Amino acid sequence: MTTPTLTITRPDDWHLHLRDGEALAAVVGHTADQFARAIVMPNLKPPVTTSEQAGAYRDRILQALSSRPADAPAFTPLMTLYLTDNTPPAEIEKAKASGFVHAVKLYPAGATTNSDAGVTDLLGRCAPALEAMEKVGLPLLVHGEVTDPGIDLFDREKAFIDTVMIPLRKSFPGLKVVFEHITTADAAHYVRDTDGPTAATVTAHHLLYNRNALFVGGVRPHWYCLPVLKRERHRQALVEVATSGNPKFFLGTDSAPHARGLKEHACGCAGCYTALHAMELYAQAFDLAGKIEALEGFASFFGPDFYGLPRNTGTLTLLREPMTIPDELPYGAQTVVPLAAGETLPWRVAS
Ligand SMILES: NC(=O)N[C@@H](CC(=O)O)C(=O)O
Ligand SMILES: [Zn+2]
Ligand SMILES: [Zn+2]
Repeated sequence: MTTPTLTITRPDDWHLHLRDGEALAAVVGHTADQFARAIVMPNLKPPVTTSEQAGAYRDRILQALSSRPADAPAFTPLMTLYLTDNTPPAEIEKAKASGFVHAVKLYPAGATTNSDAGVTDLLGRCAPALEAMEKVGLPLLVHGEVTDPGIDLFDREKAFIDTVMIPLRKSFPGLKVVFEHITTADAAHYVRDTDGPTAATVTAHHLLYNRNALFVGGVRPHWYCLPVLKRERHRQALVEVATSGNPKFFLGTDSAPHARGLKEHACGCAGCYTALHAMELYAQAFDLAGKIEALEGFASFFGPDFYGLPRNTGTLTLLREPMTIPDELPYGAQTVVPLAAGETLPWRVAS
């Protein structure tokens, strides 16, 4: 019998952390091996808040890729700005004019990795920037969790819908909004049912795992990310919308590398490293749902359509052959542990 194969239009990753310096050099090739483009998150230290900084970061990314073989497929980083309480409308106009900044990212202050400079009150502080984004057509990408310590960690996404998303949509009906890395049925159904240009990215790990994965046999820090994995009924709702063919839902890995020692730690960092095996993980999730034919729209069409960019012309082929995930990978002077290290996945990307 011949191996089943699936050839799709080359996909893009609409939510990615590439870090900087030697970490960037260690990880960027994994993404470029599978994706033609990626929306690169701006949560560096210090954050990328201006187009000038975004341009310099873009140059460092391209520099880190320059040692790839000449026949390696092309990769284009799509840059983002980190929204602050003080982002001036003029900076939004500059970003749009740059041609390389494609979105602005909202981190509620204190919500996640490197979010200290984030927004304290979106509608109260950022209205001029949001108005400019709506006008020039620059999407707002949101880390959709409230930060109120009085709200249970598992309820923070739902609370964000009620307190931020609904008022935001009302005040800026024309603003493109991407609800990033959704983790709950509440977010899936909110995006599905809401009016206005609203979309969501869904990670492979939130499609494949529920919160039990954090605790099987002991605490497992490599499954810890934000928003944290939720219970099984939420995972099922994510699978349902992601595989439904609804163009509001598209691929964003949220691959977020942290050095092994900072994950396996008394206060471990949030973030799962999935760039190495992103399409393998998504193929498994879609296949398990009996919807492998829906993978191409989710991975390759709906993202560029939402962002108003052309679809890719190249292809990517997946083979139904086992792929064993390595235990760890080089990460500058340290190592990074890929999600599900040591496990074997049923699909692999053809080289
Ligand atoms: N997802 C995560 O758990 N971590 C991300 C930040 C983010 O996307 O919230 C990171 O930068 O490490
Ligand atoms: Zn986030
Ligand atoms: Zn992220």
